[in-house]
Amino acid sequence: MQDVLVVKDLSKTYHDGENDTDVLVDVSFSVSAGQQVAVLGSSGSGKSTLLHLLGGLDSPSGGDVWFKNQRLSEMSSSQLATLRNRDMGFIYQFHHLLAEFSALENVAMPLMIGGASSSDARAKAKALLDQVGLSHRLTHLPSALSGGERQRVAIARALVTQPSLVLADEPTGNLDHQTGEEVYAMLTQLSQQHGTTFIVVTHDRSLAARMDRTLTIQNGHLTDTAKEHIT
Ligand SMILES: Nc1ncnc2c1ncn2[C@@H]1O[C@H](COP(=O)(O)OP(=O)(O)OP(=O)(O)O)[C@@H](O)[C@H]1O
Repeated sequence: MQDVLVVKDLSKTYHDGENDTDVLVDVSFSVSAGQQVAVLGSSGSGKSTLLHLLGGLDSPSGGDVWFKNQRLSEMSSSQLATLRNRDMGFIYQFHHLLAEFSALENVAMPLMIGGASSSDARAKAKALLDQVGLSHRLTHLPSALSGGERQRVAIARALVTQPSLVLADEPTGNLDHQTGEEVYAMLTQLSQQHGTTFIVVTHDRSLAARMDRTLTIQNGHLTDTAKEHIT
């Protein structure tokens, strides 16, 4: 199976005044198309740092990330922005929805930024909001939605461009257990349906156990546990 992501000797050191913090040290792995990967590690171990490097939101101190054979370090910031808009989806612990736009407009936004017509973007956004069970909440502003509903809008927004890769940073960390379970089930089911490669940072080992594979960060190094061997 084709690799969507290839990570080679990736390192990240933060320089903060007198202090150097080696967060990631020569980390290497690859992720094949459609694979679902959990990233585990204690607080401060570097999970968000890794996700930012994979999404080209931050630059490594050493090593490289290739996304669909494109080396991120060779791309300009505008090329990276286009790549992220077209082929990556991001979901955060807090939904990051635009407060003054409706659920439908929030989900349509990435398509419109990518140049789609308003009618096309709204039709696709509506279809995805239907899929996440929010067809009755299209015109609601984020402030008029529950926490779980907001995360479902954020999921729809991340998937609306049909990205190859979705990066999620504790997407259910702000929800109660039951709602978190529902949102997580929806996220994994939709990414499976769409054949999306999915990398999720979580503290929850039981959620991680349901993924194809777990990457655990400890002292800057990765332990890679595959649930099953995927060729
Ligand atoms: N911009 C920065 N400058 C300096 N140090 C940083 C910066 N960003 C992160 N760090 C440090 O890097 C380490 C890893 O941070 P990161 O946010 O990646 O951890 P994490 O595993 O996602 O943590 P958590 O589970 O608590 O969210 C931490 O020790 C943090 O203090």
